[in-house]
Amino acid sequence: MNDAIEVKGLTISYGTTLAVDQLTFGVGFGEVVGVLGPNGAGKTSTLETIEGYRRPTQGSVRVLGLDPAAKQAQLSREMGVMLQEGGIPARMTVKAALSLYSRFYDHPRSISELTERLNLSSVLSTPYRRLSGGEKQRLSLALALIGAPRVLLLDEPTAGVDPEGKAAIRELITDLRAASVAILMTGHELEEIDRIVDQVLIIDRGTERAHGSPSELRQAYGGEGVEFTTLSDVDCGALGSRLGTSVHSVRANRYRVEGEPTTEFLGHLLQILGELGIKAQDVATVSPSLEEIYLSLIGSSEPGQPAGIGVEGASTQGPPITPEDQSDPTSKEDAHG
Ligand SMILES: Nc1ncnc2c1ncn2[C@@H]1O[C@H](COP(=O)(O)OP(=O)(O)OP(=O)(O)O)[C@@H](O)[C@H]1O
Repeated sequence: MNDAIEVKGLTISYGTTLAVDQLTFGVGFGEVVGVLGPNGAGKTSTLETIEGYRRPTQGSVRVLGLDPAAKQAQLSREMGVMLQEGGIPARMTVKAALSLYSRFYDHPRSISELTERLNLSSVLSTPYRRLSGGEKQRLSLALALIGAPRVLLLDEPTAGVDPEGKAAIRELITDLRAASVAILMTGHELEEIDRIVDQVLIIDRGTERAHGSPSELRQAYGGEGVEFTTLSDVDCGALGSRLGTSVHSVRANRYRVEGEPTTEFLGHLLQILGELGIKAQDVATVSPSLEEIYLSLIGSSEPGQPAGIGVEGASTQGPPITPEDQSDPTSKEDAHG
């Protein structure tokens, strides 16, 4: 079967502003895909098009094989959408909101099971406006899940949630993936996203900058390697040419050899070091985090430019990741149902 979500050559313009430029990606059943990018990158525009709120200027979007703009009502029964703010009336209690949303569906999930899983059982009678930020997030996720959707769109699901809540959400997403739900999410908490997603799509100014599994990105954008310390200086050029890769100094007497740190790679390195009479200590493999890859890509000036990555350089490049601007959620409040 085709992907649950298929985006092909998606282009979205607002007048002369090109918000999304030729994006192509898919989300399979039982797959979690994270769309990452700085403010204004085009994430919301992409999500809203998948939700059916906006038509592509060019290209196509299909959800469960259907055009979401034309079949929004039909798809809303199969697609759960978690927005940053749920658009829930301030005085409505958690239980009332869940009961109301569950009536939209023929086979809703059990409210008690969902609230138990998302640590909401103790606030069932609490009005929405009295909930903490993390509780609002977890309620919003519960509302997205109440209809047992096959496709789930999550806009920053773990933002503002405490570590316990994050663990509960992560566990739930793992179970949903095992139950073949297709999940598309955005977010800025890259460590969390690294732990959850199968595929990452990094966009900037509407353009794809990287696409692949976190481990593919680690390989594609370099940054993996082995570091070691020596008692004396090492000729990086000479060692690099023996190894067929680049070697550079990380700090005094600490060196970094680029390459995927496999057992063979490590064995070869130790053999060459021995042949050169270099005594290596504190040998350690290094791997960039998703955050370092992201900052390396987004930090480079022009879209489409190849971006190198080194652990030290990557962590100092690029703008800080800031929370997304909150778009007006009230215009999309019926997205849950
Ligand atoms: N309705 C609109 N009219 C004109 N320009 C728009 C409109 N909506 C979005 N844009 C512009 O399109 C670009 C992409 O915006 P979008 O909201 O999709 O980005 P985003 O990645 O979701 O950003 P953020 O992280 O800040 O929410 C931005 O330059 C934005 O100013």
